[in-house]
Amino acid sequence: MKLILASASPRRSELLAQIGVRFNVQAVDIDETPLPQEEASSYVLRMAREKVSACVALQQDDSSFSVLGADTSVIVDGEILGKPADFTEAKTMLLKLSGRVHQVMTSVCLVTCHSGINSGEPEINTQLVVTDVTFKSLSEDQIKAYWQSGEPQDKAGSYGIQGFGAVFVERISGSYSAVVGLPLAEVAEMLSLADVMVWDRQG
Ligand SMILES: Cc1cn([C@H]2C[C@H](O)[C@@H](COP(=O)(O)OP(=O)(O)OP(=O)(O)O)O2)c(=O)[nH]c1=O
Repeated sequence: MKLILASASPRRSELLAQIGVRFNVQAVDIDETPLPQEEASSYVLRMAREKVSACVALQQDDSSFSVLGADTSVIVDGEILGKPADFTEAKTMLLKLSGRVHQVMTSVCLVTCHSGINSGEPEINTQLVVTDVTFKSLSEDQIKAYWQSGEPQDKAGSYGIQGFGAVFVERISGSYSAVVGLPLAEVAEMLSLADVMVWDRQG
């Protein structure tokens, strides 16, 4: 089955390639503003679904295909932290995370559209993976230096566990790959069910 990754995130492409999946990338741009009073888990699931729907709508191919999309948000005290707009926002986020546990929620949505006379309705599979991350206490100087490294700018919660941000992380409980952007164990299962080849199912 042909796979399209509906994502502009270089991390998501790298993670998917890591498990031997072949795919094309077609990023979409959607409004990522949470609805008033929207629960974090509902928001994260809605984002993944909307990224996939927008990408499915762009397809003009007659053959069957699957589209994979995901969303990662950092949650602290029920508040959804997305990507920071500027240094002030990043500093506010990182001070909220300093010295405590927060959740990283990553949702994944896979939609498979079949072609031909027996095509039927698209198959939709959605999952949410929640990981607890414990940060050590951060100083304002550290936060400033971290911002200047350029790493926080395009990342939910203003940090990257896979980069310099690793020095802030004392402990994680859950899925490391989900924190980086794609929960690989869950994604591999979803892809196999949709007949997309993953390295451990070949041959
Ligand atoms: C917490 C954390 C997030 N991130 C990244 C993963 C996501 O790319 C980003 C969260 O923003 P998302 O909106 O989930 O993704 P994106 O805008 O980068 O890409 P797209 O919507 O096109 O798929 O933060 C890390 O790389 N490392 C981390 O430790």
